[in-house]
Amino acid sequence: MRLKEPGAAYSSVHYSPPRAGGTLEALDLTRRFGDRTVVDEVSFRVEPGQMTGFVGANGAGKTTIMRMIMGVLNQHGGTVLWNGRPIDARARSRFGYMPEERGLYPKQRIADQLGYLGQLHGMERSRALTEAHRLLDRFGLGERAKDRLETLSLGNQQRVQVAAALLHDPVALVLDEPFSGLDPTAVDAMVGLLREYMARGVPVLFSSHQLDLIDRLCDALVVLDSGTVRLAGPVEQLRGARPEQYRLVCTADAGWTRGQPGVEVVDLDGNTAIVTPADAEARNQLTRQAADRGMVEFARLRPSLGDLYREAIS
Ligand SMILES: Nc1ncnc2c1ncn2[C@@H]1O[C@H](COP(=O)(O)OP(=O)(O)OP(=O)(O)O)[C@@H](O)[C@H]1O
Repeated sequence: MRLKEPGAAYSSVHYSPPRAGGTLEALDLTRRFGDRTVVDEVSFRVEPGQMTGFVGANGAGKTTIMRMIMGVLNQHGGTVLWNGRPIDARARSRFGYMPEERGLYPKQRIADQLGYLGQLHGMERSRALTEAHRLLDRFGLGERAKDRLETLSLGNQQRVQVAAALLHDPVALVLDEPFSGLDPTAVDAMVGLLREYMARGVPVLFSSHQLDLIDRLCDALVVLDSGTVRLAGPVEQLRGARPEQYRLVCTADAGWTRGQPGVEVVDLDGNTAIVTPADAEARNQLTRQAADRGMVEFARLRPSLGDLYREAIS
């Protein structure tokens, strides 16, 4: 039976045994184009087995940094470290990279070029082909292996590009917008696959403009703005560092909160106020006042990564 695309069923093929990954680190990376500095002393870490989301507006410098990490673009300052040492070509050859420009040939047959790519990474052709078929099966594209890439839908071409990055059992993954253009089923399939690599200690750095996806997937976040890091670290730490926010709902207008000592009113809409008390005393005083005004709800708000991102770049 020929599988339909997209959203075809995904087979669950078992993975090879665990293999150690490592820590990837950018240290003061700097890059200029002409006299314009587009990446300015950027530092961050991608921990083993963690998924780190790389976000920033168009032109913030994400692709340029990924290219420097992969050595396809020279840096003008700073270093890329792999397990604490300056990275070299040998270490990079064990990375899986999905470049922005993708890089597979539209007119070539899928299995042929995956086999060739595997050979470029030092794999025996037969092993590369076996691995290619396993990954294509995993993405529901097993029956398309002999087709030319250009005959697939864009989303399915994207899955093949990801398969190309995973082919040689990489120790780290650097993926430039791997989820763009994928339907929700394909996103879930790819996330499931990436998690298997992470379970083996593989660090994953991926860029995306989809903040909801980043919120759902990431252990850590790097927010880039005009070539500089505005926010970086484990997601829970970043959330915890933010001032506590509460939603207060009363039966009557909540405008009175504006006059409360030690309380910043972030937003006010009729009976509802979003507030940040300066400390526990201010919070207790606020709830006492609210109790006398028909308090319906007083709940701590968990900031989304979208909130953190917007605050970081504002
Ligand atoms: N080869 C180049 N020559 C000149 N300028 C470049 C070159 N490559 C990138 N730039 C510039 O460097 C800046 C960063 O670009 P980059 O592609 O890294 O951003 P990005 O964050 O990946 O953006 P996007 O989200 O749109 O992919 C941009 O201003 C871009 O125009």
